Amino acid sequence: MAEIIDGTAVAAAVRAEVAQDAAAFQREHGRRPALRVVLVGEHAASQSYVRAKARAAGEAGIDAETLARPADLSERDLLALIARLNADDGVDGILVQLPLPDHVDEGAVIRAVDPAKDVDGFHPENVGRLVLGEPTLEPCTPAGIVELLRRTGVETSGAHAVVLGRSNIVGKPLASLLLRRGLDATVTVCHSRTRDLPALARQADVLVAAIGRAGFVTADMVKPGAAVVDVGINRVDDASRERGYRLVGDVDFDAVADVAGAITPVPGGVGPMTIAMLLANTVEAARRRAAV
Ligand SMILES: Nc1nc2c(c(=O)[nH]1)N[C@@H](CN(C=O)c1ccc(C(=O)N[C@@H](CCC(=O)O)C(=O)O)cc1)CN2
Repeated sequence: MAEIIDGTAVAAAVRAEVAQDAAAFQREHGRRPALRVVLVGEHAASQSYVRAKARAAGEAGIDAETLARPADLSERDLLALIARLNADDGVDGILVQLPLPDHVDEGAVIRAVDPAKDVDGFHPENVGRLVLGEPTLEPCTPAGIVELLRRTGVETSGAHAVVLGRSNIVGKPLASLLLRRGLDATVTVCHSRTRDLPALARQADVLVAAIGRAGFVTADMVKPGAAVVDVGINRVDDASRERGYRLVGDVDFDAVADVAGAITPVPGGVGPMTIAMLLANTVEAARRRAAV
């Protein structure tokens, strides 16, 4: 049976460290690091993630405010809001919750955020730095996965890491992080057109599933002893639950746990790390801005 990697516990440790850093920042600069979260529309999951982010930020001593706008907010007005936050010297971090409504060009919004305040690490300038191996604000989910592996002693150096999914939020930046000096993995990124994906997955010492399909990774796709990281958050109807659904990952957890050496659960794995790394990025952005 695999070791279950407790993302909630690791995230709590990261959040406690961030709270200390935020308190030190306040002592040194006479103000708290400030985060502004922009939420457009009423996407239920996004509302819940944004609430969790604001609560966690407040608990860490970060001045957090959510700016909720209606789903019919025009792209022009959203860009104007971002311009206002960019110009506000008291704001250190800006996050626009994704997905955005269809009428808004996500790329234009991401490019509009000042790279120095881009605590999501999605701006092309920050992505470029990440690929080059330069210090930057790193996207929260990939950074959280790397932190989870590091703090639970999963060896990446020389390991074959297979990432399932090539999204801009997870797959691509995670591949860049795992390739970095210090992590030194050999990385394969698989996607919907990959030939014989199960055969590649079976070669993985570290297998990361980020494709958004419930139970996609089955036990026969996992090398015995591998570390399996499940990024998927899929809602499955479940009348026995109060909210009418339960969350499952991209990995068939029970079967894969019999084969893997270590595995992250859903919920309680990567998700809490995403929020913890957002807090860390906010304090980091505040420090960098105060230093220039
Ligand atoms: N601007 C951004 N938008 C989105 C991001 C992002 O990093 N930046 N990532 C995802 C969603 N996400 C953060 O926003 C996120 C997803 C899940 C969790 C989480 O803690 N999940 C819990 C379960 C929560 C529940 O019960 O519903 C878990 O896995 O234990 C946090 C953040 C898309 N959008």
